[in-house]
Amino acid sequence: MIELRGVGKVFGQGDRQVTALHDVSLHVAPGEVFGVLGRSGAGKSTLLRCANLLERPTRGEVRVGGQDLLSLSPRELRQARQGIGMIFQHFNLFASRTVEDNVAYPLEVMGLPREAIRARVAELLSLVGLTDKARAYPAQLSGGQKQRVGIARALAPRPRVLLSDEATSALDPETTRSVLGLLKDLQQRLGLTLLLITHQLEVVKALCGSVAVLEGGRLVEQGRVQELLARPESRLRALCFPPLSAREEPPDAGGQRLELSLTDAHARSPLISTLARRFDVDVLLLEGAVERVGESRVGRLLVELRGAPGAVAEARTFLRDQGLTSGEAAHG
Ligand SMILES: Nc1ncnc2c1ncn2[C@@H]1O[C@H](COP(=O)(O)OP(=O)(O)OP(=O)(O)O)[C@@H](O)[C@H]1O
Repeated sequence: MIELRGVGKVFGQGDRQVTALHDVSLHVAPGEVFGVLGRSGAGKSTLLRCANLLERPTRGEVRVGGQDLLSLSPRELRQARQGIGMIFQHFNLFASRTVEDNVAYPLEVMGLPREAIRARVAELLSLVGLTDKARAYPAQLSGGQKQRVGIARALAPRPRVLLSDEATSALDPETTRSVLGLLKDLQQRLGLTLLLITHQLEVVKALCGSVAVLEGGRLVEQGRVQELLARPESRLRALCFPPLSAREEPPDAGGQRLELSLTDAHARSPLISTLARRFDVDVLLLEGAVERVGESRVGRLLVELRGAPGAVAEARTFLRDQGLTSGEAAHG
């Protein structure tokens, strides 16, 4: 649905040149939620703006819905953009227009009749839960409500693709969760293809099926979120699970420390009680976390096994056979 091939972007000229993107290629399948994760300055906004040609790449190809955007005339491009909605970190609402007039704006530009606009706006405001705010002005709304208006406006022309430029970065954690929930719901209900950029891992965990990690204008990793999290050496996993500080501390006498990597299947099984019952070992949870990613859970835990040496050895073998450890003790 969205395909970037060998996209490069250089800003400025001569010795003032900044290369914001180097040879970026990615493919977002229809109906997929694809996140681009990166720090400030990594080139995320530039990449997103290249996907609808708000920024023209210096090189490479941009295809959306099979159309080569770079080959379109200005008029054709305007038409193609109606199929590509966009939402912004700072909402970009018209302060002097009411909520309903903000949502109506793209439909007015398209030249729809007034009655059709009125009906569509009512439908959109109901979709984002803002029917009672139709006559309010942006200044009278909370950040979350403003973003809901931004989402309704982006969806007004019935786009098949939605681009999200740090849509929740200006919101508090609770509002972020509610806006992410709305986006997920709309994406599923409308079958949208969603390309989003973010510096928030939480957004990737809550929404994305696939992710690319952007560093210094280069995609250094991309793939299915679940698969990357299952790979011990992936950047995504390192971002999700920072280093364990207790790893280097010596264990109790006779104890053995192990780092466990939990997949969804592990997280759903009664792991600790199985160890205790079957091998007669005690299990201390020292550090780590189990995180929810989409509908699944993944985790990394540092545990210490205590008990008779034979029992601890058997428990370790069991954990290794279950794919929970690489077989290597963190310590002990
Ligand atoms: N219009 C421009 N002119 C010159 N340089 C630019 C322009 N836009 C972006 N850049 C540069 O390109 C690089 C990538 O910027 P970009 O805004 O895409 O990063 P980002 O990952 O979105 O960062 P942030 O999250 O801080 O917005 C930066 O070095 C930035 O200074």
